[in-house]
Amino acid sequence: MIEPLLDISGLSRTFGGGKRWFGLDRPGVHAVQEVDLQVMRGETLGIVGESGCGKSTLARMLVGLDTPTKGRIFYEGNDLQAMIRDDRRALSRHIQYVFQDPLSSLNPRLRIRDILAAPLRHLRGLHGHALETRLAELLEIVNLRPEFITRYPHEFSGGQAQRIGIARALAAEPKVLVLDEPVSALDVSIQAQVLKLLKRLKSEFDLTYLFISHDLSVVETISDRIAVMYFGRIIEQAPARQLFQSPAHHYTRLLIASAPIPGGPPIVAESSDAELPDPLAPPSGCAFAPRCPQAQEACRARRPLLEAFSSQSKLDTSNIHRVACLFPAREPLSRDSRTSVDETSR
Ligand SMILES: Nc1ncnc2c1ncn2[C@@H]1O[C@H](COP(=O)(O)OP(=O)(O)OP(=O)(O)O)[C@@H](O)[C@H]1O
Repeated sequence: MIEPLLDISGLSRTFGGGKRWFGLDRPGVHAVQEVDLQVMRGETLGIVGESGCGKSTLARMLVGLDTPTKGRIFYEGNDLQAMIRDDRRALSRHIQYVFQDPLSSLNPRLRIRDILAAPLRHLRGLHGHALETRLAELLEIVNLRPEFITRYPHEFSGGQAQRIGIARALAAEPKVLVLDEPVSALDVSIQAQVLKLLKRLKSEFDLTYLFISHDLSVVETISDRIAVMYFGRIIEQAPARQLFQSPAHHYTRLLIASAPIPGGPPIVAESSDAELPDPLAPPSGCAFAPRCPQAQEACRARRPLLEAFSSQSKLDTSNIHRVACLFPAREPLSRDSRTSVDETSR
């Protein structure tokens, strides 16, 4: 069995909450809830969902910028939370983060030279001539001119600044890039250039991507597999093409309908109730039930089953082709390729 490069198990993050004075409960925001995901070496896993569904919180936990309330992250089989600080630091260079807003993620008081030199010194131990050589290489890798090295971030366009953000992440010589809405702040034509660059870098440096976006059409162009997030949970995951051709979850259908892909199947939105629930007062049962055109009473009482579609009869996470809501009832899929998993027991 092929081991996942990143294995995320039962990952949760709650902000706030707990007991108030006089014993009253203060509601917390369950930004990420019991997320299980496996990222295989060399793949691009897209994570898509509306603003506020927990994508950035998930991403931040993966790179150590936030701490899970519950759950585990294994990188090459190593439990990141259980590692002692120095080991974790050494290992964390393998997982680098690319921020959404390129300009505000670069220190405006530093020249590009200093922005890129910091990770080269601290994470790769480079100095002197070796450092200078690598700086020049990094600029070339992301298609920026050598003379840009003496400039400050405000002297760049959004697309150029994002290339610098990508170069900074690559300075650590990572194996995984967590790209958090890396093109959302860019014009469409620039988006295409940055996506093309990311595709080239992935094959050139044997990278694995976790590509986060609210924009399904962007995720579709780059992902091998897509996980759909709703209200802190992964509600469906499938190979990219399959997700678009036959979305299983009603929320995925809704997302696709609201962002039709050129040449994709015509899918009619079945619900027009467009709001995410209030995170401080979540609905009981399935969080999508209030918006779901086929919600049943049971959906409001408890969360539905997840269904794992696997080519093997036994659940084997490395071989899952898709995981989606089992009810409300929809057209049956062939029984022989299914394994049902109670979501609450995973
Ligand atoms: N530091 C924090 N303190 C309190 N609540 C937070 C914090 N960070 C995030 N949240 C809440 O957690 C939920 C998920 O937020 P998150 O930023 O992860 O979502 P997102 O899908 O990345 O949205 P966006 O695309 O708008 O950034 C939201 O309800 C948000 O308000």
